[in-house]
Amino acid sequence: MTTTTLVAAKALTKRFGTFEAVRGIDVEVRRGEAFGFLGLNGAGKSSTMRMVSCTSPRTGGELRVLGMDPDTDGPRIRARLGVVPQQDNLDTELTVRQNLEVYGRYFGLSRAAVRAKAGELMEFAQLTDRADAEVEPLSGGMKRRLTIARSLVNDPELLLLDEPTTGLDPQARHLLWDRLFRLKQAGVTLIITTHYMDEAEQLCDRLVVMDGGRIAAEGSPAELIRRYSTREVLELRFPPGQQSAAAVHDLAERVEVLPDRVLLYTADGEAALSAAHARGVRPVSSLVRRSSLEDVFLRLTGRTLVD
Ligand SMILES: Nc1ncnc2c1ncn2[C@@H]1O[C@H](COP(=O)(O)OP(=O)(O)OP(=O)(O)O)[C@@H](O)[C@H]1O
Repeated sequence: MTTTTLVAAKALTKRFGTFEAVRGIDVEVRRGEAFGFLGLNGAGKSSTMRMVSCTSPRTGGELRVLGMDPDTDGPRIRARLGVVPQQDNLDTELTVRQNLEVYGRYFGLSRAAVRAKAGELMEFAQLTDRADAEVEPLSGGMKRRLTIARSLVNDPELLLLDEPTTGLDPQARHLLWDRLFRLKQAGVTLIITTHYMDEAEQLCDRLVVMDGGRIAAEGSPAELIRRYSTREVLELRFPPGQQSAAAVHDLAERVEVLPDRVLLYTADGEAALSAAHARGVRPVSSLVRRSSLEDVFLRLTGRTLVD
């Protein structure tokens, strides 16, 4: 492990009784990158995050975080981490400012330092005008931003975010992504779990696709798309019960039949569409688009991320 490696896992395993939630994964997260775990619910993302955040011991394999072993150096590692859990765990009866100040005190900051830090973090989280408001009535997006602000109280080198935007509306998600970009620019290393492929594409320099506790593939979003998909995808929808993959199966490198549409993987979607029309295929609608991580995920796991 080099000094630029912040997290190194080898054959990392988590068992609950006889059930293996994480089945021997190898992962390396480097300083300054935004690294993602992409997978459906139950893939083992949170279990992995909890081992990295030193809140759940591993049951097998090796794990180093910031060069130390979570089994023996948990407190020293945690002091240099920021953790944003899947569920906000703010003190809802305290104000925005108090939430930050109380947390800062846990890290042993002086009263004056905590005050200054809280001001800076409220600015960052765009919550300054809510400083003295109680947390309970805040919107979901504001609570998330406050949870992230709170996780930054100790100036962490590594920030772990477990499904940071689940349950937020599109506007709140974009605002949050913008904040995470800023952190990245400021040199904070990010590890993000998500089941949103657009989030992974937007935020992650590198990611692993997790499925059933295993890593199915690893790379940058662009690399994964190049490796596991074609340049374009033609989506065809047919009247209920009439869709026929057989009629178009030879018009693309690969054809996927989903319950609601047929996907043709090809370098040239328009050409495939013309060819389909020429042989009398009459979809209700058609769409040519660029390949996305969604397509990579479907190829690797046989499942779609969005139902
Ligand atoms: N404490 C536990 N005891 C028993 N089984 C668990 C425990 N925690 C997680 N699991 C199981 O391990 C598997 C992986 O869960 P995990 O939470 O890591 O998945 P995930 O990819 O993060 O999904 P989610 O988004 O739902 O958290 C699931 O099948 C889950 O039911």
